[in-house]
Amino acid sequence: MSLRDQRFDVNLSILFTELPLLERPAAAAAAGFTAVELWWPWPTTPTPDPAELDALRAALSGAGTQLVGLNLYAGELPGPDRGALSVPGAESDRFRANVDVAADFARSVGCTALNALYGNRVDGADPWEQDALALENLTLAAHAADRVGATLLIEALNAPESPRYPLVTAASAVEVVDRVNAATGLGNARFLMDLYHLSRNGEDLREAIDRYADRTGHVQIADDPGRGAPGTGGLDFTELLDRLGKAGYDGWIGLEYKPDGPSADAFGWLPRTG
Ligand SMILES: O=C(O)C(=O)CO
Repeated sequence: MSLRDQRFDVNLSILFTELPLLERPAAAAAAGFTAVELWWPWPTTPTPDPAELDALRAALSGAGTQLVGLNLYAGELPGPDRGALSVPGAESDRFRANVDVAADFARSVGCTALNALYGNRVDGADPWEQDALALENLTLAAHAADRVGATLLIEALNAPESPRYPLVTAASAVEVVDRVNAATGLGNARFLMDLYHLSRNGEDLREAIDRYADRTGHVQIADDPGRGAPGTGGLDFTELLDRLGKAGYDGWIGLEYKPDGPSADAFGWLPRTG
């Protein structure tokens, strides 16, 4: 499958962040995109005022953009937090409070993928207990996702940038996917294959694609090193995305990279805009 045949969406939590949240969907549309994704837009507020959700809904539909991926509440991203669901106490409570709010919002805008970041290891907490809490919270999230017809995504991050995040290989994230599906019987948990994070971990991307494409519900890309646009680092996206297509993946590919200037100028590498 050539780059021209892929379905790309723009991550509006890393691109177009020079604009206020509500102006980003229109900016993505002006750059030629009809699909966008978001990290949970209110990092300190798992249950925002409904007016804020209404305003985001209106911004998405007013721009003619489809939300194709939404992170559940994950604390402050990209740091210091890396998710909340395995963090005992207030963070886990915030995640739980967010699950139905995010799922209902997703349903209201036709978004069918919810990404659940696992969370950092915490000093003084037993890793086994954190994993048990994570399974409990992911089970809740999988049921909420199922209620709104969505997939629950589980993502591996990279160890150099997320040293306390326990899922830093494709295999470890897929193992959690399997555990959640076994616990719920729903089969709606899927792997979020972020090629930047896997590459940063030194993982063999070709092998990861061949092995896990059929368990993958969403893909995100950035070049490595640097987390910039394709072409700014060393990854061969023509080959990698072709391989993904040949391995059977035909879902969205989220552009989750840092622009090195105005975001509108960060898409020259795409054949359709280049
Ligand atoms: O925080 C990150 O780096 C992510 O990829 C979140 O989805």
